[in-house]
Amino acid sequence: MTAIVIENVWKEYGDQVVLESVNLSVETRAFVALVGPSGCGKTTFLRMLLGQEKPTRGRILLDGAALPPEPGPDRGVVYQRYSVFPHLTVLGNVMIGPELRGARLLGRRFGAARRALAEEARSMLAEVGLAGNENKYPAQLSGGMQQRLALAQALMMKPRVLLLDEPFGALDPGIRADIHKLMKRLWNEVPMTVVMVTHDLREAFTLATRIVAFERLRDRPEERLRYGATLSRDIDVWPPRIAGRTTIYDADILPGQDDLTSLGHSFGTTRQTGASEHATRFPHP
Ligand SMILES: Nc1ncnc2c1ncn2[C@@H]1O[C@H](COP(=O)(O)OP(=O)(O)OP(=O)(O)O)[C@@H](O)[C@H]1O
Repeated sequence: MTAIVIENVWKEYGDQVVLESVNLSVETRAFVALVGPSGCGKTTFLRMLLGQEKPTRGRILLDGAALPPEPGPDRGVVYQRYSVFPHLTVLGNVMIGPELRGARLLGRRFGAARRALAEEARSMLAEVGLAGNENKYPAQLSGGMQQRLALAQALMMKPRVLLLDEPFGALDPGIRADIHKLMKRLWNEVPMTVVMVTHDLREAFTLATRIVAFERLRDRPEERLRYGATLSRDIDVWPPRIAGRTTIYDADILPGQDDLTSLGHSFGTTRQTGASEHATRFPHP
């Protein structure tokens, strides 16, 4: 089944065309990495999937229906920073989403309902390796722990689609490797489709089932405003990664296995994007 369909989507801000004629179908439970040079519109694209921005033209379907006009619990998001609430404890951060949603529908939760939610929040925290930190505040956590908390917060809402905007970009390499393992495990276990913006191709190949590149194909100074970026590469990672079915390339998340990721690199097969072939280059300032 197809989770997300993007049909001829354009995004313009005033006179500036940021994205043009983007077409993309993302299968349910895919993990798509979105790469491309700085400023090509990756975050803008993610914000459209979230419902924070509207396409100027074209449409976006989620499970066959028009994308709801507002961000909703069906779509979770984790940013590079500042995804969590600094004034709430770790436990409070994980409970706040369901509490707010519940309050809208049923009023505040009390007694048994609140205890059940706290229990669920605690097991989610254990899931992301944060057991024992429930009463701390985000400022008392390391960067890696804060991103684990942000993931737990997003996953508590059981989103159908998880949107990640360079969520691991600010982490040290060792912590990044750990959180990659966690992310792989969560994607295998939780029924969700993931779209992740990253500047790091290695990270893209480590995590994704598919790598999609945006690129501005016309980039002379006089063309910069009139033409936007579009999909220039679409690569299926090989060997195929299928949610729930771990391969030797994911041996680092199999119980009782040593870290075997250094065994091999993944290579990809290119899908037809409709765009002319361009060398893949993703400079970062
Ligand atoms: N709200 C806005 N109003 C006007 N222009 C915007 C707005 N949001 C983004 N832009 C412009 O859209 C372009 C794409 O920005 P965007 O942040 O999506 O790029 P990006 O690929 O995510 O960049 P980076 O990799 O550096 O994060 C930029 O030129 C930016 O200035």
